[in-house]
Amino acid sequence: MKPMIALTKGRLEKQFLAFLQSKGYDITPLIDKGRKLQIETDDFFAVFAKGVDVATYVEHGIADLGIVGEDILLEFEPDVYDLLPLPFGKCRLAIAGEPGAPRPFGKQRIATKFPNITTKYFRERGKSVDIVKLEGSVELAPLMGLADNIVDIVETGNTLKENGLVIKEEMLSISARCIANRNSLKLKKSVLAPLINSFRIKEAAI
Ligand SMILES: Nc1ncnc2c1ncn2[C@@H]1O[C@H](COP(=O)(O)OP(=O)(O)OP(=O)(O)O)[C@@H](O)[C@H]1O
Ligand SMILES: O=P(O)(O)OC[C@H]1O[C@H](OP(=O)(O)OP(=O)(O)O)[C@H](O)[C@@H]1O
Repeated sequence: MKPMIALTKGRLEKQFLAFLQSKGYDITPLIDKGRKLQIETDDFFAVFAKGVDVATYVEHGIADLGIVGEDILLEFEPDVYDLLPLPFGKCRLAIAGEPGAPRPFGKQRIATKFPNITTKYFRERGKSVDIVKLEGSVELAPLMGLADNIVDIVETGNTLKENGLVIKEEMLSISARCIANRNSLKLKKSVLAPLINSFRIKEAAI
């Protein structure tokens, strides 16, 4: 039985396909998939979903493995095995805002797609903040007066720059991760091992 992998659609999808190709896998069925969400390759079955749903499919054991951004794992804390880092999807989480903006008098208001990461980060530093949850275009929030600062992903820094914002504090570096269902890892080890080991950068094989 081939392994079942849940893949994050969009940005990580393209980078993962390039990674697979570099490892010698035939990715033709994945490239030619059109709007299909379930694909079979010579080596595995793949399903395509949004990042947080990838974690859900893996947590429930529907998918054995998942390819997901570390930000999703930190924000939603799914009950999955975080197997290994992958050499793509590299970016960082940062606090950003308008340069020279005065410190707010009371609690700082932060706009973000990541309320849990943000709350935890500030709490660990003895600070309490008000969170405004957004789903995208987070950089707009300080410009529109919705928040004092933002917590968001920064890759090239172009989005910040083109909107006149600057990094105030680097929080953490993140990358794509390969996650696994806990039972799959125990029960299907021989089926999963070749795939997992081919994804490894330096760590020892399972
Ligand atoms: N600018 C970026 N550069 C590199 N990696 C990024 C960037 N933005 C997001 N990522 C990583 O890629 C993953 C998927 O991001 P992507 O933007 O494709 O999906 P999303 O954040 O769910 O947005 P959407 O709602 O548009 O699908 C994120 O979880 C994160 O780990
Ligand atoms: O540093 P950069 O290379 O400019 O990348 C960072 C941007 O990319 C992501 O947004 P995305 O493109 O996913 O759009 P979104 O606003 O819909 O979240 C992220 O939320 C930043 O806005």
